[in-house]
Parts: sequence; structure tokens; C-alpha cells
Amino acid sequence: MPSSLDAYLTSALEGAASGRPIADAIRHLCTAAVKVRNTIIEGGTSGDLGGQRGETNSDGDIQKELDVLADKAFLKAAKDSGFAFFGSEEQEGPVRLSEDGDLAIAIDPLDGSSNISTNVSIGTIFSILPVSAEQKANPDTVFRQKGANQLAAGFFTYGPQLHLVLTVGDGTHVFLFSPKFGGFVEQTASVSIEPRAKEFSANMSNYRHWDTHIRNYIDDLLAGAEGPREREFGMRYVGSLVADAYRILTRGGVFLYPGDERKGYQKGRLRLMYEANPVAMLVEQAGGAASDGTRRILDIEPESLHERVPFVFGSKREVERIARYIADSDALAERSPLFGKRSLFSS
Ligand SMILES: O=P(O)(O)OC[C@H]1O[C@](O)(COP(=O)(O)O)[C@@H](O)[C@@H]1O
Ligand SMILES: [Mg+2]
Ligand SMILES: [Mg+2]
Repeated sequence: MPSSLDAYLTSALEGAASGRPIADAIRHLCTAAVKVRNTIIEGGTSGDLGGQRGETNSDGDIQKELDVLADKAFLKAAKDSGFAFFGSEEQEGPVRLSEDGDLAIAIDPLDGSSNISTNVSIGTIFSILPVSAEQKANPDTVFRQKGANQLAAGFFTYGPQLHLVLTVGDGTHVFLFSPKFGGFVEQTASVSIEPRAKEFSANMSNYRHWDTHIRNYIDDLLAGAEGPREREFGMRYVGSLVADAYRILTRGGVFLYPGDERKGYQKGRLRLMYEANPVAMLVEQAGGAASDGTRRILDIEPESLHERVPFVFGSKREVERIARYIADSDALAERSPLFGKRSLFSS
């Protein structure tokens, strides 16, 4: 019999009393994820889960039927888990759920909304944070703590398979929902990201909006074996962060969603508290790296629940290389159109 998520949670968390609420919370989140997955399989009552509801969320995005259903399912799970606060992409601000709990959850209930109607993998991303007595008295500060404080982080993917990718700070683990087993079973005990990237992931339609250093980096990848990197790179971009992150966790590569000149995109598109922070923790726990191009994501002091952040993550060497392209603007200014083979850019 495969090893169960339950057995993992018991051994990883329940030895210490402080770990029990986190283990319970993860079990409740799994129950909600199975419900969301069932709703997706059945197509919802309207038959169009990607249909617009005419309302906008905190970010100005038009909410889809499934955004709202998933938010409700995970809000209930958070209440049942005893979380003190719920900070969701689909809610205006922090929601206080209990006076007693010492945990908060930041959540993207439905990630990859634009892919709902296309039957492409979508997911739910979550970040579990501690709540101090001072933060309880001042709820606005609960979701202004850096990602390094996360106690656990993960995402569910609703795709051909239902996965939970989880870290509680002792590596990154993948669990697969097995209807036969009636729960989640361990699929990969400890994920390790390939250090050398062979693929990149970016929305290339934004190329013309990017700064020169990002365009130069991408140009060097596209030049392949004839360019300064002297090897070929593939490109994959699903447009659901959970799917792009899962691919990078399992076979390496690098993801970039930089800021650009467009109104509303100066800090990219992804949200720090419930997209970048949890993915960054999973990636670091798997031996990879995550930055905003300059700073480690997990060290960023957030200003608000919904703030965006430029996001680069994946194979460690590649993330470090992108930081060098950004930092070394003088070297880039001298960059030869014939791809001078400086050590900074090759390999
Ligand atoms: O469509 P774009 O601009 O490429 O952005 C894609 C990104 O936006 C997202 O869909 C944003 O998430 P939501 O669907 O939760 O708003 C990510 O999953 C994805 O990485
Ligand atoms: Mg999202
Ligand atoms: Mg979302």
C-alpha cells in the first residue's frame, strides 16, 4: 500500500503540539480540494464554470463561476480548521474567522482562471502563516509578514491528476489523490529541481514591453547553440502558475513574469502573498531559487495582501544568471551583436 498523506502529516508534524493545527488544516484543505475537483469534473450547475459573474475581485479581474465556488469551499475549510484569518485573492481584505487560532492562510482559491473554460490544468495555492497576539489586535498586519515566516505552503493542481505539492519546511513532497485509496498518497518523497535549466517559461507576447535586460536574456536563450549560451533551450508556458511551477519542480527550467511598462504591470502580474511566496518556499525546499530579479522572494517585506511582485523562479543557476543580467547593465551595454563569448553569459 502506498504511503498516505495522513501518515506523512503525523510523522512530520504531530510529534510537536504546535504541528497539530497545521496538520489538521492541511487535511481540511484536502477535503475542499476534492470538492472543487468534483465540481470541475461535473461542470458545475451552470455548465460553464468559466462563465463570468459580472463582479470583480480585489485585483479588478472579472470573477468566474469557479473562482467564487472555490473561494467558498476554501473559506469553509479555513473556518473548520480554526484559522484566525483568511486572506484570499477573491476577498477585499483579511477576513477574521476566529478569536483563538494562531494561524492565518493566504490563498489563491483558483489559479489559472483564464484556463477554466479550456480544460487546461488549474489549481489552488496556499500559504500558512503564524499570527501573534499583536497581529490579532491589528489584523491589517497579519498579511504583511515576509514569506520566510511561512509554516507550510503548497498547491493543488486540478489536471489530469489531482496533486498536492506540499512543504512544511522539510523538503517538497508530491501527493496524488487516489479515488481507489480514498485519499492522497505519496508520489514523490522529496522533490529536487534539476540545477541546469533546459526550458524557460514566460508569456512571450509581453516581449516588447520588457526592459532591455530581460529581452537580452531571452534573446540569448532563443539564439540557442549559435548564441552565447552555446546550447538549445525549449519553451513551455501554460499560463496557470500551478502547472508551470509543477513542471519546473519535476524537470527543471526557469519561469519569468517580470514587471513591464504597461499600466498595472510595473510589478508583473503575480501576487506576493498567495502566489509567489508559497511557490518560492516549495521551490527553495526543492533546491531551486526564487527572486524578483534582485531580491530573494521570501525576504520581501510585504505592504499589502494583494501586492504584486516580479517573479523569477526555478533552477538555481538560471535564477542567479537572470539576476546577473539585471545587475550587470554595463556589461550588457557592451554586448556584441555577434554574441561575444564572455563567461557571464555562456554555459
Ligand atoms: O495570462 P498571463 O498574463 O500570461 O498571466 C498568467 C498568470 O496569471 C495567472 O493566471 C494569475 O492567477 P489567477 O488566475 O489566480 O488570477 C497565473 O496562474 C499565471 O501564471
Ligand atoms: Mg493565480
Ligand atoms: Mg486566482
